Amino acid sequence: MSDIEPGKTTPTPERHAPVITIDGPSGSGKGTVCRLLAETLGWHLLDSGAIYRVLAIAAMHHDFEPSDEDSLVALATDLDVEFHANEETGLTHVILEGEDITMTIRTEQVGNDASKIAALPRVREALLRRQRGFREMPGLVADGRDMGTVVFPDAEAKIFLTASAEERAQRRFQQLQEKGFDANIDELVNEIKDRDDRDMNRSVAPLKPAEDSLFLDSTDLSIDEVVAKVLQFAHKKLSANHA
Ligand SMILES: Nc1ncnc2c1ncn2[C@@H]1O[C@H](COP(=O)(O)OP(=O)(O)O)[C@@H](O)[C@H]1O
Ligand SMILES: Nc1ccn([C@H]2C[C@H](O)[C@@H](COP(=O)(O)OP(=O)(O)O)O2)c(=O)n1
Repeated sequence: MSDIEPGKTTPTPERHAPVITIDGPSGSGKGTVCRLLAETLGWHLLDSGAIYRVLAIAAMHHDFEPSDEDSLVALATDLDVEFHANEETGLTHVILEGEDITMTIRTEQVGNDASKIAALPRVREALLRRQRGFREMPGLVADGRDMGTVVFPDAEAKIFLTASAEERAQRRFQQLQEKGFDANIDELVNEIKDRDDRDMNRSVAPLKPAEDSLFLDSTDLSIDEVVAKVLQFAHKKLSANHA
């Protein structure tokens, strides 16, 4: 039986640490909100998309096709990656096989390649244990597509964060420009829609709201407003759990 079915987690000591999950499509604000939440609460942070992005780059380094599932599973199982938080810059540095790929992993090309690789069931399974290993005291904020549905189905508070495709493309456009990358708004809207389609319609762990999640549309909300709503919801859920 596959380890990736909802509700089938193996009990481990880490299970006792509380988890807040934020799932949603590209550009909805997950990364920004999760980082602020983890800072505010003093909790650990899992950027699961970064793991899929790193795998996409590793596959490119090794000349593997995105469809070569056997090679990608072997690569995912032994992925030599480290995440180092730098408190001065506020960046989490990503080191793959000794090389700093912090900037490279954020391009749209790598995001699209990651989305293709992420559709392969056995690749997702190979990455499950690594993701669950982030669950440590005092708690974890987990950012992704299937955090609340598959990786942490027993999470204390689950949020599904979204925004219109046009708003998300506009945010991404600004973000890429600020980082000095070239970007074209029409291409970004199309890429975002293609990626939504692939992530929502794959056979395993598709992007969808967990049944018990808070659905939050951030199209007309500021970052601070989203963080405040998530914190209010999480506090309510966490205190109900400890009552
Ligand atoms: N509610 C919001 N309003 C305006 N801009 C936002 C909002 N949330 C996030 N952003 C900006 O949008 C961009 C994409 O956000 P990010 O957190 O990377 O999204 P995701 O992780 O969901 O892809 C960032 O530049 C971020 O500052
Ligand atoms: N838990 C996750 C996280 C990401 N993925 C896949 C699907 C996404 O399109 C890519 C890239 O994810 P990432 O969260 O880094 O992308 P965005 O920052 O939202 O643009 O990886 C996934 O399938 N499951």
